Amino acid sequence: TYTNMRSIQEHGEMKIEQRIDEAVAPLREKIRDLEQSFSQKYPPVKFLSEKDRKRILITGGAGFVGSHLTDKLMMDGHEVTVVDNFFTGRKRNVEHWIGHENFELINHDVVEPLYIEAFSPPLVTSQYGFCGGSQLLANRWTRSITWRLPPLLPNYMYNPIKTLKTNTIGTLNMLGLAKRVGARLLLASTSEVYGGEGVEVRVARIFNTFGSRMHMNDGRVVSNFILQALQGEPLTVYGSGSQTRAFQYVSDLVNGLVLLMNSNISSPVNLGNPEEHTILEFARLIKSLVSKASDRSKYMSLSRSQIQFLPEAQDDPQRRRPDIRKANMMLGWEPVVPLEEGLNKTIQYFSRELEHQANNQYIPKPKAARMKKGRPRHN
Ligand SMILES: O=C(O)[C@H]1O[C@H](OP(=O)(O)OP(=O)(O)OC[C@H]2O[C@@H](n3ccc(=O)[nH]c3=O)[C@H](O)[C@@H]2O)[C@H](O)[C@@H](O)[C@@H]1O
Repeated sequence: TYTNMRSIQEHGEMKIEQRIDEAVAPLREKIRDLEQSFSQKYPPVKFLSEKDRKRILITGGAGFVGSHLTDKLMMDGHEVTVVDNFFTGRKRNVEHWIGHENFELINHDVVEPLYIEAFSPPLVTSQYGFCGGSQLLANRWTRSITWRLPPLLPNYMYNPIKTLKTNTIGTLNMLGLAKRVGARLLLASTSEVYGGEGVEVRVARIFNTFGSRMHMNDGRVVSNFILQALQGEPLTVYGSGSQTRAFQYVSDLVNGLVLLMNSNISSPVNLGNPEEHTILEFARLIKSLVSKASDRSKYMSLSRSQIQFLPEAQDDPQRRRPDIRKANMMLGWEPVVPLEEGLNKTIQYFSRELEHQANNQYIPKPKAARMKKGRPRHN
């Protein structure tokens, strides 16, 4: 009987153990799954030294092309921040990077400003041991920012106004961010811009140009200085006059335009004269050319003009000089009219124009810095 009781008891214990095992098995499986998901393997990422590692922002980075770009840049070893409003982008497209130390995902609509530099320092500090805040961050941001156009056809037709806003305000916001952090911006445009009308287009980027038939009231520097010098008025230099420009004579431009029109280049081509001078140099040169011309002319009086320094014009580019290698290589074009020759022709033109004026006088009114403010600039 004792042996019988023992065997009944052991049997019972075995049964209980079996039940426990049965109950625990699914839990063990769950734990295994969880462990696996924690030790998730990311796609292989190259190691880049701090010097070579770029910090890259990709708007629309959870979309079709953007997510592939994200993959490439992550695998190349860069730090990638994806910004997406998930209108058409999907988390699924980038989920394999979530949690990776080089990866950030931000749910944000670029139509709203993105002050990413403001909240980034702690983020950078905690992950990479950086300190020093925005200064250091700005240095680390120098590299690139990518910006993608919005979605596929049915999506952008679905809400055209939103599409317009994303392209305009969104681009503006990204330009602002790039400017603030000193980054390079890549605008991913689209072949759609060429349209479907089969129109042959040529695009000339015209740099500062002067010559006869300029309006007296043009307000640009060459016409202003010539008219002022011809009438013994002070030459109005905005700012210190150390800003530079490169001026082409109008006949050179026209030759370039004709060559471009006859070419098959449909991308933009710079047309300008790369000979660069400071505005002060222009002022002195024009003054001396007008003096020489007046020696030879019975109409002109010797230029007694002084140089008058006025406040700097708002947003005045400090330097501008065209790179005309493309026009040179593809059109065989380069400017041929020397600056002095072009200026002399223009001086002749304006002095004759003055004779036609009611009182033989036209004094250009210098634009005060305040008046230049808000003037649309497209360069
Ligand atoms: O002709 C052009 O291609 C360009 O002319 C102007 O551009 P900007 O380079 O400012 O031309 P100007 O107004 O002639 O000024 C040239 C420089 O001379 C200075 N300036 C102008 C006039 C003046 O009386 N005094 C003077 O010092 C300006 O501040 C500027 O630094 C327009 O703003 C551009 O949009 C246009 O593309």
